[in-house]
This record gives sequence, C-alpha cells and structure tokens, in this order.
Amino acid sequence: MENKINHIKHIKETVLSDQHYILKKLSFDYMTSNGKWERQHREVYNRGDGAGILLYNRKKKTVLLIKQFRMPAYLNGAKDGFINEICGGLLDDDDPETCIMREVKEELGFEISTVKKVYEGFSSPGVLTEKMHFFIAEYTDEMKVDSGGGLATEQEDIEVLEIPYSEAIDMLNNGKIIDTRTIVLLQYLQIHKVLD
Ligand SMILES: Nc1nc2c(ncn2[C@@H]2O[C@H](COP(=O)(O)OP(=O)(O)O[C@H]3O[C@H](CO)[C@@H](O)[C@H](O)[C@@H]3O)[C@@H](O)[C@H]2O)c(=O)[nH]1
Ligand SMILES: [Mg+2]
Repeated sequence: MENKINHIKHIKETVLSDQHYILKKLSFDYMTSNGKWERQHREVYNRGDGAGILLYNRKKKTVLLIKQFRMPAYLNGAKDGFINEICGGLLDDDDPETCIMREVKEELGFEISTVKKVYEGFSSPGVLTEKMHFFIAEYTDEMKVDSGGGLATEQEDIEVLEIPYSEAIDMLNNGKIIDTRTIVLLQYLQIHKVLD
C-alpha cells in the first residue's frame, strides 16, 4: 500500500488479529519535522466508526443514560466495571443518524424521529481508527415504546437510567461519570444552556 501523502511511505500492514474486529501492525517510513526519514511501527485497532447520543427532557429536566459492564474499564480500575454512559453503538453498515436511532430503540426503548448532530471526532486517534458521531435529542414519555436494555442476542445487558439533569452534572463533577463520550455531551448541554 502506498500513500499519496508525502510524509509517509513504504507502508506495510500485518493483521495481528481478526477474530472479531481487526488489529493490525502498521510499519511505515515517517519523515520527522527535521526532514529525516525513520521507520515507525504502530498497532491500530479497527472496529469501524461509532455514534453516541444524549437524550434530554426539557419539561422534566431529566436525561437518559445507560449502565453496563465494560471489561476494558474493569481491567483498568473502574471498580466493578459498570459504567454510566450515553446510549451508543457501532455504525456497522448504517449512516450515523440511522445507527443512533436504532441504538436509541434497542438500548433505551424510545422511538425518536429527529436528532441533532453536535460533534464528530476521533475517539483515541493514537490507536483506534474509530470516528465518533455525537448527537443530542429531546425525548418525551410518549416516545417510549418498550423497556430497552439492548439485544440479548448480542449479549447486551443494559440498565436504563432516567436521572435529573442536575444529578447528572453532580455525577460529572464528583467523578461518577468516567466515560469521555458522556462527559463531552453533558458538557455540551451545560455550555449551550440547553436545559437552563
Ligand atoms: N463476540 C464478541 N462480541 C463483541 C466484541 N466486542 C463487541 N462485541 C459485541 O458487539 C456489541 C456492540 O454493541 P454496540 O452497542 O454496537 O457498541 P458499544 O459496545 O456500545 O460501543 C459504543 O461504545 C463504545 C465505547 O465507548 C464505542 O467505542 C463505540 O463507538 C460505541 O459508541 C456488544 O454488545 C457485543 O455484543 C468482541 O470482542 N467479541
Ligand atoms: Mg451500545
């Protein structure tokens, strides 16, 4: 594989794992800022892109979060490994809007028809190819169609949390929200005074 960008060349890819998603080792020549070429090696994990959404209710001043077990967080000191998060998922073959509406239905049990895209960005650009699409949307009780909880066929075991926005902000400030996607969207609501 050759790249048109002129600060990298001689790119070699080796698949290290393709069991579920794809982990590759990339070896390439990189031209440093002082003009010298050096051989670099980087492991890159490709799980596709993702989308996440924070649902809020203007009248009740509540937000919808989910709680689920995350093995990587458990391995890295997150107590029992249960993480408070925004609803979200991998795009698979869908566009971000279609994906996020599907995840809202599967994980939260709500059917929403409009979402607002607020950000797009790389989750962890040094290691993941993943680009995240961030959304917010308003919900009302009438949009609830079932109890959510995720797909048992995908071994998802998700608790839906409807909590006062003020409590979510307290959780953010006292370290109980430790998922960066969730921090980003709660701060979006704060910065833009969406529920003030
Ligand atoms: N067998 C197997 N299944 C897996 C594996 N990894 C994930 N899965 C399955 O794939 C499903 C993915 O569910 P989604 O809702 O689509 O994704 P997510 O795990 O919620 O990911 C979201 O959060 C991530 C963490 O922040 C984000 O990285 C991602 O973009 C997305 O927003 C999981 O429930 C699980 O069943 C694996 O290594 N092996
Ligand atoms: Mg998910």
